[in-house]
Amino acid sequence: MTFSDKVHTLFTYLFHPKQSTQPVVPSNQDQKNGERAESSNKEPYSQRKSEIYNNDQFGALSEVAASEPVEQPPDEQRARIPSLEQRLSKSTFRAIVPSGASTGTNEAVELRDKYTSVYGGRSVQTAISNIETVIGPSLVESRLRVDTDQKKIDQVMKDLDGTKTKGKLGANAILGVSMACARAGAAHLDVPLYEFLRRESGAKKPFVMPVPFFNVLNGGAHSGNEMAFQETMIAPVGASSITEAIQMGSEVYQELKKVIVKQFGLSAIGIGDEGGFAPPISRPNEALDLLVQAVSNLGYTGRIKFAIDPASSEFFQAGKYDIGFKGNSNVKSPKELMDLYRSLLENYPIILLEDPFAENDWDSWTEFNKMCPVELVGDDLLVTNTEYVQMARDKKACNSMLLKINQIGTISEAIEAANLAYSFDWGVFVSHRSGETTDDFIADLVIGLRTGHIKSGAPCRGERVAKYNRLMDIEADLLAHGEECLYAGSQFSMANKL
Ligand SMILES: O=C(O)[C@@H](CO)OP(=O)(O)O
Repeated sequence: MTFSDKVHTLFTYLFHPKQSTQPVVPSNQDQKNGERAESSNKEPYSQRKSEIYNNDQFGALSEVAASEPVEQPPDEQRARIPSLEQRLSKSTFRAIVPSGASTGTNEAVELRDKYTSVYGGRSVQTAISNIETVIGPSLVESRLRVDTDQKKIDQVMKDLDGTKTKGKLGANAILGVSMACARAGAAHLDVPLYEFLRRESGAKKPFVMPVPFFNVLNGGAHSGNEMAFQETMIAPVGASSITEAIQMGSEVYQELKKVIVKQFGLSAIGIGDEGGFAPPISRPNEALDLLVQAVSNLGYTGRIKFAIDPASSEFFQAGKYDIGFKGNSNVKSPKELMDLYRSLLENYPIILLEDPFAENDWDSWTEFNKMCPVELVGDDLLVTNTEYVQMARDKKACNSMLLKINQIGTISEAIEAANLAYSFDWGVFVSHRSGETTDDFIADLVIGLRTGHIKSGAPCRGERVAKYNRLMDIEADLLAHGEECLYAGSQFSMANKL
């Protein structure tokens, strides 16, 4: 299928919503005349059409369409991820929405069709139909502008949905439109996406390039080994630029492969969902020892630090944590788990700890935060939602927010949550999902919001490196335009204040 065929197919989705599983491509004559095939039971569209085209010059939405491509599925369950196209004048703006494996209970709701015969009940035709029959027509009719009305556009979608969790239209449907509108807004203003997001967020200049946290050893719900802790990351804080940081991270990743082969043999270099290796280890200190070895072999000791995301909600049951939940059970009380973290922090150069306790184990969070010497990041705990961010602040539960755009479902709300976190002097750590796509939106987001750190998996697999490549492009772009461009380095937690 050529690109233009695809565009026509997507048009057809818009005008034949009831036939979206078998799209009808308009005839050549229709295309030549700039006309679209119209659904017989959708008369209002044809009446609206001239307004749609007239709106273009003012930055209003002309069309919204959606499709269901397969995007880098880490497993079959997350194989179908909705994308959408939004048309402004003659340009097309696209966004693809990710999905997670270890999700927080309070995340915005992702709509899946549950027809068990199709993609194991994980297809997204309902979300697509919601974009085409509800969101698209309403936004076109609203005459809102993509260059100035991002918040209003997002609010229209929230109102159309009407639920607290976006469970009626689907956060996957709403977020795709929100992201594509931001891209369209940037294009309409003739600025890069990161600059559009900077203006939306109110972040100041100069631009700050983030420290990339590479998840090079996968465990938990993201791999098949017995390691309970989900992510063990390396962070090149001692680099002088994002480009050097990515080079250092990639070199360590390749060196780590050699260290693993030496210790466990060639069969141990399989990777997990986020591109990190998943050797046959089960204890966190085994993972950290592998990293110490790889980093030291390359002479990077001191310049590369470590981070851990145990994703502990995954192994919390009846008030206790089973850190052997994938193999030989090893149950720990919250206090014993705290002692384990303290000993890891004392013995390894760890600078960040994410979700060390479960999303509903608030007391442990608060207790640990009293004496925590590193960035303590809430992911499942906060779900990028101002309500939980405020609650965590009131309980003094953590000092940093993980930012995942699909946890909340619109770009405006993600920005709002980041700004609330900043108002508490917290860090903001931008994150991909385990079921990620090749969309590189979050690379621009981390620059626009000046968050100073990002995690996008290992330097491996297209959907992970897409973000790192985009960051290097942004750095090159800024320097070429004479913009000041700092590297967050060891100041990653407070990059918004640099
Ligand atoms: O726990 C996490 O932080 C993420 C991303 O690494 O995983 P998931 O997308 O599965 O929630």
